[in-house]
Order: sequence, then structure tokens, then C-alpha cells
Amino acid sequence: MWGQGAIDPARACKWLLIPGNAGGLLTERTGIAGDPLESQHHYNGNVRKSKNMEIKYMENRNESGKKQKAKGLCPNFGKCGGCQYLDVPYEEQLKKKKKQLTELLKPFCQVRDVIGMEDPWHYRNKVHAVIARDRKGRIISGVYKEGTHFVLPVDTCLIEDQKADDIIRTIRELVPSFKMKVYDEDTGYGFLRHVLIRTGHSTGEIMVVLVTASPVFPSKNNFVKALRAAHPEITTVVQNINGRGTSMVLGEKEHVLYGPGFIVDELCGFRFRISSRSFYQINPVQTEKLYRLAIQAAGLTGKETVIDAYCGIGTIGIAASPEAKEVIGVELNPDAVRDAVTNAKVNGVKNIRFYCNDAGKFMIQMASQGGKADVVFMDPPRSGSTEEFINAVATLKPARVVYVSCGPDTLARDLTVFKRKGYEAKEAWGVDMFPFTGHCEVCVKLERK
Ligand SMILES: C[S@@+](CC[C@H](N)C(=O)[O-])C[C@H]1O[C@@H](n2cnc3c(N)ncnc32)[C@H](O)[C@@H]1O
Repeated sequence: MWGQGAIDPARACKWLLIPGNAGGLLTERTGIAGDPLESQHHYNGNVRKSKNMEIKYMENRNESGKKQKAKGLCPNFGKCGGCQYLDVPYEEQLKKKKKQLTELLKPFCQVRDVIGMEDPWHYRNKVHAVIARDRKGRIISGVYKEGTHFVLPVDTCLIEDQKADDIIRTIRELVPSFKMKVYDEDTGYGFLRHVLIRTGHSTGEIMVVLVTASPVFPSKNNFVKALRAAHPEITTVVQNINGRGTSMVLGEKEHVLYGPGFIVDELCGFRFRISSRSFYQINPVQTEKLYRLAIQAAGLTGKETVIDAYCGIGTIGIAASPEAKEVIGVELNPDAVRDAVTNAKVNGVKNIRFYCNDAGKFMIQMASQGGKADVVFMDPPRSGSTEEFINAVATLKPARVVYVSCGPDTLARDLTVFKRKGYEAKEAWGVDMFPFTGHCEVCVKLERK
């Protein structure tokens, strides 16, 4: 057994944590892991998605120039730090992204065309709003202006789930009638700080997370009742308590106020439970394309021992499990590991087990104990992996490594280390997980020389 957190979902209900790993790391995990747009993606444009969006866009562009057009679509353009490419037609965005990736990955391998979306609007299944008061004392919900703690009001956003935006507006309207105090970051006084909405693209399930500064929530049942009366589509409501004076969104304590405390979504024919603090890709349509590419690149035949490193709620490993002999998932966030274990059980996947550990430490331990792996999937956070992790991979000698990244810069850095260790990048695919922004997801296939 490698690591202290071996979990065989076929048998085990218990799971162990690595001492010292859990605390403090959970709070912003929902954002930092693979969501480069966290707190940077909201728009309060009054424009709703329309079939004519592209046409409208082109007309605006011709009439009054790019910037003017983008501002017409979204008054927060250039302020929230999100849609850098709002003034660029979608096909052009994909070309730009390919060019940027090609430039970065030139020393390693060829980059294929970036895979785009048929409908690139309103793709975000996770929406975060800060609740605040404006200078006139009115309650607003929105996002921090880029690089500041000044809150820009947001009603609707061109890349967010529209239902989520509706629910946030309703919550903002309910706050005064429940005499709920809005949290003030300067004084540390008040109650409601943030709202986080997660939606299941295939199931329609919706989770509302109310982030409050203290645990005592007067009239919570009536609040939830009023919210559900306005939005019967909400399937669960969670109160997350964050009393700290930091910019972290989520605290560590939670109470489920309604429903099961998680939502379920479907990807690649499997059902996945997602808790509030577990990472889940923010664009489910593109995630399926990404996972299919990654699994294809792994060249599985049913005989392989596969590692799914930085596995989150187990999505890649579970999707790959029918084509492998066994899968080992490793993930640092205990909530995500708990979800992963349940996900394996619910889907009847018996050839997978999960470890709650730092991926680097886990791989070193596995390598030092003579472990073997045929294929490694790795999908680290934006900050990339570590030299220790890559060294340990080289010791395990898998024939192939499939590296999924939302941070092409750190990917290029890590590919240099892989190259030194005898792993050659063969091919890279861009998947446009974040339309209208400057970000792009990449999948790289590496082979051992
Ligand atoms: C980009 S997400 C990918 C998750 C999953 N592969 C997916 O597609 O949903 C990165 C994951 O790495 C986890 N993580 C961050 N640092 C880690 C570490 N040092 N060791 C293991 N997991 C880590 C995060 O909690 C997050 O779940």
C-alpha cells in the first residue's frame, strides 16, 4: 500500500487523511485548482444569449470599433479581468489560442487545432458572487474589480449559467426582507459574504452555497423556503461558514440546510457526485471532449495499471476504468476523495482505489516501494506539478504520461523536466474550456524514450 489513505471503494467506507494535509487547503480549492477565471469572469451586461449574438457582435464591431462593441455587450469589459477576448470573433479566438500554445510548446511537440464549442456562451457551471453594499448603501452582488476588493455589480454574465445568475439576483432581493446583514470586509461586521452556485449540466441539479461570517443563521428555514419557492429547481442549499478576514471564499465548516449537500452530474456516461468544496471542471461540454482525448491518448488495452494523479472527484480515472486493469487515484482534498469513493461505488467501478495524499509524496512513496505503473494521467492545478513528482514518475517508468493542464506556462516548465527524464511529448491538443478568455486547456501525450 502506498500512502496512508488507501481507499478501495468496493469495500471501504472509511478513509484516512494524511496528518497536516487537510487544514487550510480546502478553502479556495474550488477556485484555484483548475479554474483560471475564478473571480474574474462576471459581467453585468444586459445582453442575454441570442442566436444573433455573433451577428450583433460583428455589427457593433464595424460601427464603433472593438472596445466599444465589447462594452456594448458587457459594461464590465476590461474591469473584471475576465473576458479578454470578448471583442474577438470566436473562430479567431481559437486561432489565437492555437498560436499561443504553438509558441509555448514549440520546443516539445506539434499542437493540433484548438477544439471549440458550438455555442460558447453561458458555459460556466460554477458562479460566484460577492455580496456587498455600494457607495449609496444599496445591496449588490458581483465580482471584485481585477486586482482589488472593490465589488463590481453583476446582474447577468455572458459566460455564466443563466439560472445561476437568476438565483443570485433572487438572493440579493431576499436579503433585506430577512433583515440579513451584508458582510463588510473593512469592518468585519455583517453576516452574508458570498453566494456560490453549482449546476449539473446533464441533471439540472443546482447547489446554492451561502457563505456566512458566523454560524448563527436566524430564520434559515424560512429563508430557504422563500428561495425554493422562487426557484424550485434548487436541489440543495449549504451554509458555509467563513469568519476569516481573508479573500478566501469558502471556510471549512458547513451545514446542509436543504437536500443532500451535493449535486450530481453526468460525464462520459458516468454519474458524479460533487460537493461544494471539491473541484469540478467548469465547462462540462468541453470536459467530455477533453477526457475522451486524454483517454484516447493513453492508448489503454485493458491490461494497464493506471495512475490518475490530482484526480479530484475521480472523473478521469473512473471514465478510463473500463479500459484499464486497475486505476489508482490520488488527490489532496479530502472532500474530493470522499466524492471519488462514492462515485466509484455508485457507478459500480471495482478496479479503482483512491488515496488522499499529496500527489508528489504519494508518487515518491510508490516509487521507493517498487511500485509500477503503465500509464499516468496527471491534471495538476494551474501552478503545475513538481520536480519531485516528475522524478518519481520517471522511476515508475510508465510507457505513457497524459498531462492535462489549464496552465500552459507551467505545463511547458514541467515538460522540460519530463524531457530531461526521458519523456518525449508527442502531440498536444488545445480544448477551449474558457471561451472569451485568454485561457485554454491543453492535453499532452508523452512517451518514454
Ligand atoms: C485541475 S484539478 C483536476 C481534477 C480532476 N482531474 C478533474 O478533471 O476534475 C486539480 C486537482 O488537484 C488537486 N490538488 C492540488 N494540489 C494537489 C497535490 N499537491 N496533490 C494532490 N492533489 C492536489 C486539487 O484539489 C484538484 O482537485
